[in-house]
Amino acid sequence: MNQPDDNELFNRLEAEMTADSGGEVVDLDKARSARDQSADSRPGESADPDADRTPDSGDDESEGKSAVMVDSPAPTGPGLMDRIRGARRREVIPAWAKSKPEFLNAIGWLGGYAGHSVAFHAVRVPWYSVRLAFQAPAGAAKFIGGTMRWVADAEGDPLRQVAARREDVEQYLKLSRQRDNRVKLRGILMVLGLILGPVLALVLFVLAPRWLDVLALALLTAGFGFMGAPADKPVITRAVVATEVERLTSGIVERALGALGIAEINKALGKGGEGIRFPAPITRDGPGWRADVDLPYGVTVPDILDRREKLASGLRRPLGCVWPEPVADEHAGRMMLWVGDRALNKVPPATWPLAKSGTASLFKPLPFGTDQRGRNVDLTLMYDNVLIGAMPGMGKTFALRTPLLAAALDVLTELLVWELKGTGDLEPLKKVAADYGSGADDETAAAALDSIRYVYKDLERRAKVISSLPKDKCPENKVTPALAANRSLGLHPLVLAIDECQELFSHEKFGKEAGSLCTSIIKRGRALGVILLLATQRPDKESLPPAISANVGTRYCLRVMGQTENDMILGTSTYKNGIRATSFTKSDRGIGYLVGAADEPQIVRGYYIDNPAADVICERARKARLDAGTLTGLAAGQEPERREAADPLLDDVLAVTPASEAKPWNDVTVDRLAELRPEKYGAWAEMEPADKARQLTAALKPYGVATGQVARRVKGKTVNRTGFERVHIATAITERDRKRDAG
Ligand SMILES: Nc1ncnc2c1ncn2[C@@H]1O[C@H](COP(=O)(O)OP(=O)(O)OP(=O)(O)O)[C@@H](O)[C@H]1O
Repeated sequence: MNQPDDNELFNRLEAEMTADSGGEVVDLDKARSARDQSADSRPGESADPDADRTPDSGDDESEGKSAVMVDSPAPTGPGLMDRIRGARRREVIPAWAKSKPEFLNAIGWLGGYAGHSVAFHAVRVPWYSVRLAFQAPAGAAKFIGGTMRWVADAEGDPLRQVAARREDVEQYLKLSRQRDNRVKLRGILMVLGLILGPVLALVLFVLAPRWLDVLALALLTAGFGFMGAPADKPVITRAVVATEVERLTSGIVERALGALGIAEINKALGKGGEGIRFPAPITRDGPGWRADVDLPYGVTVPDILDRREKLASGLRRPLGCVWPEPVADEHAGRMMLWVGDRALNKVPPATWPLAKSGTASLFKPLPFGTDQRGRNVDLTLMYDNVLIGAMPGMGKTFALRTPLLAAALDVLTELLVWELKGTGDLEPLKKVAADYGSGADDETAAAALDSIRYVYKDLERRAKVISSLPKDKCPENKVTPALAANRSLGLHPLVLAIDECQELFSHEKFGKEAGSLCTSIIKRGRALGVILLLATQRPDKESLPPAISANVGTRYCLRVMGQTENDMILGTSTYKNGIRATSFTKSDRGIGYLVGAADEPQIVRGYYIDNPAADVICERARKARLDAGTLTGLAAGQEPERREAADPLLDDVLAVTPASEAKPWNDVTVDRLAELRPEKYGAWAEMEPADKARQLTAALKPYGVATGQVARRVKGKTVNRTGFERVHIATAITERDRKRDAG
């Protein structure tokens, strides 16, 4: 009998011989190796089921070429052992049980659930008692009726009647005999019960302590009470009402996929199609269901992501419950579909594990948020930089605040915090930061730039310290926890955070310098203990230098509108690969894709820590720093040194003086300045004209700009007032910038 493999071998030999022009002896080895080469050179064909064409097909013959077999006769692919070795091992202990916060969270939830149920029923005990007492007579009647029916063997009555109707004498007699026996036995038992019951009750009443009598009576009443309850009105109601969520089945997934309007899926689901494959069973995974799906040939996960809303409709679940994801290291059609019981944005946010107590170390993972399953997601800040981006109002500042608070709880960390929106969203960190500024004005931008320059300069010092250390102390030429803790070295973690960094990078005056310094800091700072945290709502080339976005290790992207923003924040081609922060909706605040914190991108909901909560945490961090003696800079009451560039006076004077006015008067200039920046120069404008002139003279003096009498003709008369030369201002600015660039 021919096996299929034998047939194939035979066919192949025949094909090879037919292809040979002169019917010569075929060198099988050569033919085989030629065939193998052909197969190798056309790998795509091996996957094609049609490649199994018979070798003697007319086409090949007509072309005079030998048919090339691309599938080997024996089953190919890894053997049993290889498959076993390559198999993915599932975790022995589930992830939630290994993570302390998650475990405590689960225990806490269980305790809370039990406590709520006990309290719920305890409050209702009097009502339950009243109901049971009222229902007890009905229950007792039910009990007596039931007992009588049992004694009389009422349940066998219908059978006996059927036998009688069918005139089946034998069956009828058999059943009657059985009934007589039963009634006799049960009657004896009832009589015994009627005698012993009252005697026992009497004995209990006379001899037992009172509490036992009461307990027995209560149990009897409760028992009869429960029996007497109508079937549709149970005595004890439920303490919690579970939300009913439909179980996810392969049928439901297929139904949803079939509703997407993708031709290949419809073909696969149609008559004669290969169907949708599920490489693993659909299982519960956290508070939801997980389905691993092999999409039909040619369909990729991004195709499904484009239609997430339709998929949610097909699954009959809210959009926030439906999370299709690509699976790293698998083919492009392998999808992990997670369907939550509740929409992610409706689940109450988890408490930050460090909110109430605890300290942090930037060398260790720090809690950043939770994934769809409610599991903690960590960020390790050391040796990394973080970029956060989103549309306005989606949770950037909240996301930036969390790692900053963690850094505040590491007493060794020096914090430099800049919030360039000017709303004070990061104000609590002022208590612990060595430098801090909040504002949308040029002054704050200049101060932030100063801070960047300080960090850049410190990089050089740190690099020198590291290179001077003996190899055994610093084997990898980077800051270690031990080196960071050695205060004399000054290698402690240094965190520079800039919220709304687009304001600085797109600043016409400071932008270029800020961009190039931050690029250097990002490239060189990692090993030297310097960490840059940037948050932006405008991730375009002008607002975020491409060199920065290309070199950041950890990226968190909340909702954005398009592919460009998505890829600017998360990295090139992430959108194409199905990592799409565009799929978040307006109500998905605080939810984003986190890339770089783990091997695979994760959907993370950031912890919700508002300003009052942050204030309490920073108070704790400040106390810890005071105890450790590490409170420095602004937080310790030392005003950070700012360079002249921080004061915009010269630039402002130049801005308000028209180029046509070579020698403006002081008092006129003060009025113009007040119009430009009322918050800064408003008070000057309220002075008398002479005082205004004196004020500006004094303010310009440190810059080497002298003032003097400037004569002008006003209404035919010559008027002399204090003024200055515009060209002197321009010269002073050039000189200042030259000095600053020289360092
Ligand atoms: N993790 C979170 N969970 C729930 N809600 C959040 C979360 N993060 C932020 N939000 C909500 O989103 C709102 C906006 O957050 P945030 O101020 O951080 O946004 P933003 O992107 O910085 O805005 P803007 O661009 O205007 O500065 C917050 O007021 C808060 O209610």
